[in-house]
Amino acid sequence: MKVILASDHGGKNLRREVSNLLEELGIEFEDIGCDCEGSVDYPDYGIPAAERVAKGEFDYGIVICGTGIGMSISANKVKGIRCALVHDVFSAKATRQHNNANMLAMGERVIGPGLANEIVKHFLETEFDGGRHENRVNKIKQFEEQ
Ligand SMILES: O=C(CO)[C@H](O)[C@H](O)[C@H](O)COP(=O)(O)O
Repeated sequence: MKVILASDHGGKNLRREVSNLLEELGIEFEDIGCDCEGSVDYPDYGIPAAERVAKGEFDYGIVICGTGIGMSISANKVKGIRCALVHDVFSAKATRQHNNANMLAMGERVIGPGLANEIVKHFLETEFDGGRHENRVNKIKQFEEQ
């Protein structure tokens, strides 16, 4: 499994925590920043991360900003991306099982590192259920093709 990790300035502390977790779990990942002291713009990190997931370079993307909202909006503009904004473990599992989400967005100003790490673990270890959910995801894909 390969994961791409990105944040803006509002998410860089939580990104470091998630990066430590991925290392502990032995998961291959690339951290594309930000390497920032000051303020940056979340689309400059969220969109490139999403494009690389959409191209198939990575299985999953994890993007973090202050709320997770800016990153999730940005990532979901990229064709083929289903980025879920998640702040609880139930949704982390459900978005993999039901939506086959390929990106996870979280907000450092919303949750702490303990919960964020649980969310990441459940997101990465949960499989897509397929079946009726596949029909629904296919409708999203068909819409993207129009
Ligand atoms: O996009 C966001 C809000 O949905 C992120 O939380 C950003 O990190 C946030 O807007 C950054 O805010 P700041 O006041 O520039 O630090």
